[in-house]
Parts: sequence; structure tokens; C-alpha cells
Amino acid sequence: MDRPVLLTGAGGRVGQAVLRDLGPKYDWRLLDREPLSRDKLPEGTSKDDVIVADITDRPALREAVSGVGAIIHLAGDPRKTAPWTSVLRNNIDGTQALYEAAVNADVEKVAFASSNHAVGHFETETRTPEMYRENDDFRLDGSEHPRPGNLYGVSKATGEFLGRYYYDEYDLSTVAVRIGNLTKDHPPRNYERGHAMWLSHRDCAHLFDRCIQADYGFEVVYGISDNDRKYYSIDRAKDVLGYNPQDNSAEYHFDGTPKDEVPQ
Ligand SMILES: NC(=O)C1=CN([C@@H]2O[C@H](COP(=O)(O)OP(=O)(O)OC[C@H]3O[C@@H](n4cnc5c(N)ncnc54)[C@H](O)[C@@H]3O)[C@@H](O)[C@H]2O)C=CC1
Ligand SMILES: O=C1O[C@H](COP(=O)(O)O)[C@@H](O)[C@H](O)[C@H]1O
Repeated sequence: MDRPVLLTGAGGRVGQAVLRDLGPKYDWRLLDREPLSRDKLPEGTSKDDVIVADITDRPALREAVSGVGAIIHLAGDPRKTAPWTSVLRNNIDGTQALYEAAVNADVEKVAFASSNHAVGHFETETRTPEMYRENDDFRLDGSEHPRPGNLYGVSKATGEFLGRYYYDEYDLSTVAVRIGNLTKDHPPRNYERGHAMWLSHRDCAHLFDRCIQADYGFEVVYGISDNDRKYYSIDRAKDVLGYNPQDNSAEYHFDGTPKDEVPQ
């Protein structure tokens, strides 16, 4: 990518995981509604590369996307309990504003942070908890229709549809990454579902790197590490994006301690 990359929601958990590994690789433009402290900025980035603005601020977005080649769109309300008023504004209106600005600025591709909660209602009483276990072969692969588990999930499914529309109507390459559960250094502790959908920090950064580098039209992929326990297939991410994850929750005990740790 020879043009700048816009990262929205740059100050958050996913944004910081991306910047920690990909910081030196791209010419970044960073947008967040909260100011970013110096320690959140990759080396070589200055305050001039930071736009402190709300994602629904359309004039600010127009400026933010000018000259940009690709966008990683993370800004939004990430709470699974978020109320409708918040997801409507931050996640749905904000994502539409982002796509509109992207098309008008001839951006090449957009990677959108969707969520496991866009498909939460596949986790039915009859399937759980078996589907979280290693020997269960139930898989979602991204070709299924969303079945949101909450209003936050509805907003993420809507973001995916916006991507579909902007690709079909304007040829804007889009990938929706249904992110599992991002935690640093170890899978979520004592949480079966979390072990099945763990996304490590380095796999997260690598996956979004592939979203910037690869060629695609419209895609929906799952963003998890290569966990032995899984009910999301990562085949599409591997085949289309060249995703090559390094981590696996099976290398950790259920309490999150690494299995290969030498006892003191
Ligand atoms: N952390 C995870 O495991 C997962 C995250 N996601 C999605 O990834 C994205 C990032 O999530 P996290 O980094 O965990 O959340 P976070 O809350 O740590 O970061 C979100 C960032 O976006 C900014 N932001 C929020 N609303 C904004 C607005 N209206 N305008 C501008 N900036 C705004 C916040 O200031 C914050 O810095 C979200 O869209 C979330 O739904 C999806 C699945 C799992
Ligand atoms: O979409 C999201 O999902 C993750 C994992 O969900 P959980 O139900 O296992 O907590 C969540 O941690 C994150 O905040 C959210 O944005």
C-alpha cells in the first residue's frame, strides 16, 4: 500500500494491537474521538497524523480519508450490552459515514471490525457447550446469514451489509472481520467460549495486515487464532487473505497459563 492507511478507533484495544506490530509498516492516519497519548502513537507518527473526531462527523471524515488508500474501521461501541441509541449512532451511522467518505475519496479497500456477536444466536441451547469443544465439528464459515445475539450484534451485521452495498454499488473492496475475543498474552481465563474464539494480539495485527495487502471483492471472514477448539472456520481468511495465524489456545491451560511454562 503506497498511500496512507486510516485506522479508526486507533486508541482502543484492537487499534493498539494493530499499531504495536504494524506501526513501522504503514504511513498511518489515526482517528479516534479521544485524544491519543504519545505512548499510543507508533514511532514516526506525529500529532499531525492524528484526527480527534467522532466517526459521525462527516466533514471531519472527509478530511481524514483524503488521499488514503485503505481503511481499518474499528471505531464504535464494542459493548455487547450497548443500548440501541448508542449502536445506532456510533456503529451504524458511523459506519455508513465512513463508507460514504471512502467512496467519495476513491479509497481502494476497507476492513471492517465485525463481531462474533453478529452470529451469536447460532449458539443455541442444544449446541452449547459442546460446540466450544475440540471434538465438536460444528463450524460457521462466513457464508451463513447473520444471527445476531444482541443489538450490538445487529449493528455489526448492519455494518457488514453496508460493506456489501458499497462493494456492489461502488466497487469498494471490503472485508468484514468477525472478530472473536482479543486478549493479550493468553486466551480469556476460565472461559470455554473464549478459548474457542481467542484472537491473540499478533494474529490480530497480522490478519489486518493481510486485509490491507490482499486482493478481494467482498468478504466475510472470522478473526480468531488457530485454536484447536473452534466453531468458526478460518479457511476463508487463509485462502483469500493469506492469513497464517501463529497462536492456539490449546497451548494454554484453561486458567490462561502457558502449558510449556517451566515451574520455578
Ligand atoms: N476487542 C474485541 O475482542 C472485539 C472487538 N470488536 C470490534 O472491534 C472494534 C474495536 O474494539 P475494541 O478495540 O475492543 O474497543 P475499544 O473500546 O477498546 O476501542 C474503541 C475505540 O474507538 C473509539 N470510538 C468509539 N466510538 C467512537 C466514535 N463514535 N467516533 C470515534 N471514535 C470512537 C474509542 O474512543 C476507542 O478508542 C469495535 O468496533 C468492536 O466492536 C469485535 C469483536 C471483538
Ligand atoms: O464483540 C465483542 O466480542 C468480544 C467477545 O465477546 P464475549 O461475549 O466473549 O465477551 C468482547 O470481549 C468485546 O468487547 C466485544 O466488542
